[in-house]
Amino acid sequence: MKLKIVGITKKYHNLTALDHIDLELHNGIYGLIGPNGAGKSTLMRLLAGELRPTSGNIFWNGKDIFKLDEKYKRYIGYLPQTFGFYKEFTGYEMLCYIGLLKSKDNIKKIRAQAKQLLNMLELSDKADAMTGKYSGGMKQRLGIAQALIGNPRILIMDEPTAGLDPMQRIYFKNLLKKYSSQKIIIVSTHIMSDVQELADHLIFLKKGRVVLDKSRDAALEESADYENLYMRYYAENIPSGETKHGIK
Ligand SMILES: Nc1ncnc2c1ncn2[C@@H]1O[C@H](COP(=O)(O)OP(=O)(O)OP(=O)(O)O)[C@@H](O)[C@H]1O
Repeated sequence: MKLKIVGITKKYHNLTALDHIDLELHNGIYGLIGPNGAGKSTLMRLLAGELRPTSGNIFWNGKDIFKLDEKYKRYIGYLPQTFGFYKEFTGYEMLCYIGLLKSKDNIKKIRAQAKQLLNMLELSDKADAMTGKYSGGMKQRLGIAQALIGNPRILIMDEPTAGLDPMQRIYFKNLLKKYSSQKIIIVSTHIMSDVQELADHLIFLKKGRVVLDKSRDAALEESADYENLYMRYYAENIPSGETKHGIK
């Protein structure tokens, strides 16, 4: 399984959000790092097939994703940065609904998977509560569940740990690790500790360009630790007076 990004540029009017991006992604967990405005969400929306590039191509196993269109979207589990659920749906109903839209499985299988995911994300006791009454963290966990339903080959998660408490973060990281040998997983964040120990591969974006694209081990050979590595590429983004220990 291979996702290949060739010469992707995305412009919003005069602003170049992504500038000639080339990447090749295989099974495993990719940490997509960059400060605010680096282009992470834009790249993720392109990979999810939600946005069209200004130029360049994305190939899934050799096929242009924009020609595959709906067929490609079935392979995708996408957690956007912001999303809304139907407020009157329960968590369980919402998951079943998204599962039906995304997968070819029959309703019985989708129901079983929805229950399993609610359980995995510790939402079983809220399964029958309306999503409009969910807390921010609960919504985020339901968002993770909807990305996982249908067993997608590619998981694209935009700041997935936002709103999770420390225990849930650990739990979530372990969950992703479980899937990492079978899926291409891309996780964006500007918090280095989120990708520490999680990502097999690091991609650093800076002003719409890839400035680092290496396995975690190769990247760490460049620097003493993750904070140092971040400093090397983004020092000018750190407000003056802040110590390296101030970096999250
Ligand atoms: N729909 C849009 N219209 C115009 N400009 C946009 C749009 N979406 C993003 N941008 C701009 O493109 C650039 C990249 O934005 P993007 O959201 O991809 O960055 P990001 O790395 O995800 O940032 P953050 O960490 O803040 O989420 C920014 O300058 C942003 O203002």
